[in-house]
Amino acid sequence: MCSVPTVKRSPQDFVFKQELGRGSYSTVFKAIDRSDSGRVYAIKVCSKQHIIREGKVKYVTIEKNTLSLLTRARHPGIVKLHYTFHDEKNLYFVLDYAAGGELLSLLHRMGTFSEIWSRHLTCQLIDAVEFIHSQGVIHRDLKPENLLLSSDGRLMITDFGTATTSGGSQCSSFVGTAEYVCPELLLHNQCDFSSDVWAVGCMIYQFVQGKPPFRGDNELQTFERTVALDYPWNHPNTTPKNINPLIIRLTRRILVIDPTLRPTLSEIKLDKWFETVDWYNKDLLWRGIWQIQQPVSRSNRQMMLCNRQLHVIDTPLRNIPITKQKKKKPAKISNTTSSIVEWRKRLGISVSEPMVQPEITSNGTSSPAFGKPTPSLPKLNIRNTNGIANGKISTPPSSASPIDMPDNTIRNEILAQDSLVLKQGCVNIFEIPYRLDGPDMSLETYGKVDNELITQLVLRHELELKSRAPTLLTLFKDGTLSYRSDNSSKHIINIGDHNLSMYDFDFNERERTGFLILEKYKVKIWFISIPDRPSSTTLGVSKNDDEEWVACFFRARQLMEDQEQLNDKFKEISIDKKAVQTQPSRTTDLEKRVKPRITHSPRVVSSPAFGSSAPTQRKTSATRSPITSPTIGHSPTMRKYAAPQNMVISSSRYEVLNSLKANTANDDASSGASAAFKSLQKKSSK
Ligand SMILES: Nc1ncnc2c1ncn2[C@@H]1O[C@H](COP(=O)(O)OP(=O)(O)OP(=O)(O)O)[C@@H](O)[C@H]1O
Repeated sequence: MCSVPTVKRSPQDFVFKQELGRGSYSTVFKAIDRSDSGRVYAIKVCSKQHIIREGKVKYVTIEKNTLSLLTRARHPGIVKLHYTFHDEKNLYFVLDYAAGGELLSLLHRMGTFSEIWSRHLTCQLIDAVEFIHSQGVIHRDLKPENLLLSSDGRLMITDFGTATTSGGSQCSSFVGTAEYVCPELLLHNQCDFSSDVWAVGCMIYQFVQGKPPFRGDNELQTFERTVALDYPWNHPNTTPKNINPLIIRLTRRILVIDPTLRPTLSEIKLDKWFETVDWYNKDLLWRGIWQIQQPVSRSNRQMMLCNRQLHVIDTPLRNIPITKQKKKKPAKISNTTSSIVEWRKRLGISVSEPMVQPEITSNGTSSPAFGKPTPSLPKLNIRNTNGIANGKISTPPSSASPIDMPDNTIRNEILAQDSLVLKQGCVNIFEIPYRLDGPDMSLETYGKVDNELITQLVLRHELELKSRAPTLLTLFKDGTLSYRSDNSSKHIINIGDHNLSMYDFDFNERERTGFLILEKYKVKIWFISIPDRPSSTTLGVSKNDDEEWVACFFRARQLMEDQEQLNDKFKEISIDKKAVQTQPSRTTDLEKRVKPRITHSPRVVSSPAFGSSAPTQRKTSATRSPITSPTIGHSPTMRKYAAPQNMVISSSRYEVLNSLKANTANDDASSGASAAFKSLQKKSSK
């Protein structure tokens, strides 16, 4: 096997950004090369100790060798291994960064792919697998989790840890994932190139149906179903009417027990479903899915936009805890259960714990909400049907659903809440056009995020930005982000806007370093940084000062998504009013998350960020940004929002950097990764 270049690199050559994911023997981080004009990579970090302890040396070695081999031949559908290096503790694989995340996440979000996307992705899959096979390699663990997407939605195969070059061999051990494992492996312990073809068949099914064909309650049952070819399309009565019969026919051709009867990839390419595909036109074939038009429902469109454009901290959407679709078990509906109880069950709201309105205090006394008997309607903020971006509340037409709409009082309260300030703080802010020569809005570039350009812009404007006078940045609960300019409030963007991208250039609010960059439609960029020194400016109050901006953005986003989800549920399910009214009131966990505690009193807010130890009285409406009366207190529930697990980007990054710093005193990267692999192999064989 050939080897990838052994470059004298060390972890310090990279800025480690957020964790992209974890495998059984590695953690993958996004990383920016300090020396190579900020090129972005995914670095797979494997702890040597862990690899040895868990007996994974073999897999790491296979992965490195296979990737080296495939990288040399270059193919757009394979994650490229640029080089490897190591230090005392870890091995590092420097890989292409797949900014679009896992295909499986996208599938989960969208439910199913349209036929157009399914075919396009299948074509890329076939082309890439054919290439892998042409190099004598069988992947053996093809599944949607191992298909990543580039920023423009091009498929990239990864995870070669179980690959083999010994075609037609006996498999000494079980490899693969239960739902995609081929029958010949289960029955005869055999696998060859056609085993990957089986997995391709499973994935075609999954693209259009949303789940793999063979799935049991446990692995054993999955295996039983696999060897019995027991999947819905193989039952005459369960063949769906809404799926193109060509797809069903092709899948049936592929999913056969005898591998010798299974079509080869070149035979599959001739199938009628691919009649219109020009397999030789690689440019067309390797267009990202974002460039492929497809008829989509409104909700799918939202998902597409999210995945394409919301690069928070320059990462794919899957890293952002919004509308993460958890698989819900079908709820058991008891006859005696009222629809509201059922609805709550579906939302994961405790049914034994009745709900109350969040407490509204006025003059320090607790009162029933809005001065009238509390209806037990779940406290929802109803988002208007046009989306959250404009921040207005509209009443759905009364004929739209059988739902009892909140009454005026509640609606007013909702409106009031939308102007709540989530965070205010003193920042330097600088707005520039994305491209100085005008925006590039062609369809081709629309879906791409130009990391290099953004890096250049940061470097070019760094001094300019730092020399700007601090200004007050305000984030409202409806997601509106605005700052003060010439005594007026200037709207930047709505955090819930699906066209928003967010980049973090080592933004560290506590240390007052780095940049946070917001970008929309590639037209404008807003650079945000924290002033070098705490300012004594009297710009205004600082709210939620202990919450970092990034976390607050995410919290805002999460709030809106929660509301959106609740609203969707609200629309879906008819509420039994009687049942609602008989429910006594108490706040549930979910409500607390959606609706933080509200106080009406004009609050005194301390502003340590401005160097003032004394509490500062809130300014009058003439001088402060447009805040209406209620403000959000620092309730413990808000902390939950402050750091959703996969958003704690800085802390994980700094942990890594610190641990790397601590461990690299005796760094010996110079001897190269190959030597490290060898010595590891020796150690593990002892
Ligand atoms: N090149 C990449 N770009 C972006 N994300 C990646 C990249 N490589 C891996 N990831 C993310 O990191 C996760 C872990 O990847 P890794 O290759 O370590 O493990 P795995 O293949 O998922 O699992 P296992 O080690 O058990 O086979 C992946 O699931 C993926 O989400």
